[in-house]
Amino acid sequence: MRLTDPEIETALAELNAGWRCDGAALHLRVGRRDFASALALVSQVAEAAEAQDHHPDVSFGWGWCSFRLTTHSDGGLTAKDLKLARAIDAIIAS
Ligand SMILES: C[C@H](O)[C@H](O)[C@H]1CNC2=NC(N)=NC(=O)C2=N1
Repeated sequence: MRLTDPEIETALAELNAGWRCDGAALHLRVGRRDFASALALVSQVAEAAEAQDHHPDVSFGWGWCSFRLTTHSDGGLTAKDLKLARAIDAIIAS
Protein backbone atom coordinates (compact mmCIF):
# COMPACT_ATOMS: atom_id res chain seq x y z
CA MET A 1 0.00 0.00 0.00
CA ARG A 2 1.70 3.22 -1.16
CA LEU A 3 2.06 6.06 1.33
CA THR A 4 0.13 9.28 0.88
CA ASP A 5 2.00 12.57 0.45
CA PRO A 6 1.09 13.73 4.00
CA GLU A 7 2.38 10.43 5.40
CA ILE A 8 5.64 10.91 3.49
CA GLU A 9 5.99 14.50 4.73
CA THR A 10 5.45 13.36 8.32
CA ALA A 11 7.97 10.55 7.93
CA LEU A 12 10.61 12.86 6.43
CA ALA A 13 10.27 15.18 9.44
CA GLU A 14 10.87 12.24 11.79
CA LEU A 15 13.87 10.84 9.90
CA ASN A 16 17.33 12.23 10.46
CA ALA A 17 18.42 15.10 8.26
CA GLY A 18 19.56 14.18 4.82
CA TRP A 19 16.73 12.09 3.40
CA ARG A 20 15.10 13.52 0.28
CA CYS A 21 11.95 12.33 -1.49
CA ASP A 22 11.49 12.47 -5.25
CA GLY A 23 7.91 11.19 -5.02
CA ALA A 24 8.65 7.58 -5.79
CA ALA A 25 11.74 7.05 -3.64
CA LEU A 26 13.70 8.25 -0.62
CA HIS A 27 17.30 9.24 -1.25
CA LEU A 28 20.19 9.65 1.18
CA ARG A 29 23.84 10.42 0.43
CA VAL A 30 26.34 10.26 3.31
CA GLY A 31 30.06 10.95 3.50
CA ARG A 32 32.60 8.50 4.88
CA ARG A 33 36.32 8.72 5.60
CA ASP A 34 37.44 6.54 2.73
CA PHE A 35 36.45 3.62 0.51
CA ALA A 36 36.74 0.97 3.23
CA SER A 37 34.50 3.01 5.54
CA ALA A 38 31.93 3.45 2.79
CA LEU A 39 31.97 -0.29 2.11
CA ALA A 40 31.58 -1.02 5.83
CA LEU A 41 28.44 1.14 5.94
CA VAL A 42 27.06 -0.57 2.83
CA SER A 43 27.65 -3.93 4.52
CA GLN A 44 25.83 -2.86 7.69
CA VAL A 45 22.88 -1.60 5.65
CA ALA A 46 22.85 -4.79 3.62
CA GLU A 47 22.52 -6.79 6.86
CA ALA A 48 19.50 -4.72 7.91
CA ALA A 49 17.97 -5.05 4.44
CA GLU A 50 18.31 -8.81 4.50
CA ALA A 51 16.76 -8.94 7.96
CA GLN A 52 13.77 -6.92 6.69
CA ASP A 53 13.65 -8.60 3.27
CA HIS A 54 13.49 -5.08 1.86
CA HIS A 55 16.46 -3.76 -0.09
CA PRO A 56 17.83 -0.38 -1.08
CA ASP A 57 19.49 0.54 -4.33
CA VAL A 58 23.07 1.38 -3.32
CA SER A 59 25.91 3.32 -4.88
CA PHE A 60 29.21 4.05 -3.16
CA GLY A 61 32.78 5.16 -3.75
CA TRP A 62 35.78 6.61 -1.99
CA GLY A 63 34.31 8.68 0.86
CA TRP A 64 30.60 8.40 0.09
CA CYS A 65 27.49 6.13 0.03
CA SER A 66 24.11 6.74 -1.58
CA PHE A 67 20.89 4.86 -0.76
CA ARG A 68 17.64 4.89 -2.72
CA LEU A 69 14.56 3.37 -1.09
CA THR A 70 11.39 2.43 -2.93
CA THR A 71 9.08 -0.60 -2.92
CA HIS A 72 9.52 -2.10 -6.36
CA SER A 73 6.48 -4.38 -6.02
CA ASP A 74 4.21 -1.40 -5.25
CA GLY A 75 5.84 1.08 -7.60
CA GLY A 76 6.44 3.67 -4.95
CA LEU A 77 6.98 4.43 -1.26
CA THR A 78 5.48 2.17 1.40
CA ALA A 79 5.86 1.63 5.14
CA LYS A 80 8.62 -0.88 4.32
CA ASP A 81 10.74 1.96 2.99
CA LEU A 82 10.20 4.01 6.15
CA LYS A 83 11.17 1.04 8.31
CA LEU A 84 14.39 0.55 6.38
CA ALA A 85 15.15 4.28 6.41
CA ARG A 86 14.82 4.26 10.20
CA ALA A 87 17.19 1.31 10.39
CA ILE A 88 19.72 3.13 8.18
CA ASP A 89 19.40 6.24 10.36
CA ALA A 90 20.14 4.10 13.44
CA ILE A 91 23.21 2.55 11.78
CA ILE A 92 24.55 5.97 10.80
CA ALA A 93 23.91 7.33 14.31
CA SER A 94 25.63 4.36 16.01
C1 LIG B 1 10.21 -12.03 -2.44
C2 LIG B 1 10.78 -10.81 -1.73
O1 LIG B 1 10.02 -10.57 -0.56
C3 LIG B 1 10.64 -9.58 -2.61
O2 LIG B 1 11.30 -9.77 -3.85
C4 LIG B 1 11.19 -8.34 -1.92
C5 LIG B 1 12.70 -8.31 -1.79
N1 LIG B 1 13.19 -6.96 -1.49
C6 LIG B 1 12.52 -5.88 -1.96
N2 LIG B 1 13.04 -4.65 -1.85
C7 LIG B 1 12.41 -3.59 -2.37
N3 LIG B 1 12.97 -2.35 -2.25
N4 LIG B 1 11.25 -3.70 -3.00
C8 LIG B 1 10.61 -4.87 -3.16
O3 LIG B 1 9.52 -4.93 -3.75
C9 LIG B 1 11.24 -6.04 -2.59
N5 LIG B 1 10.67 -7.23 -2.65
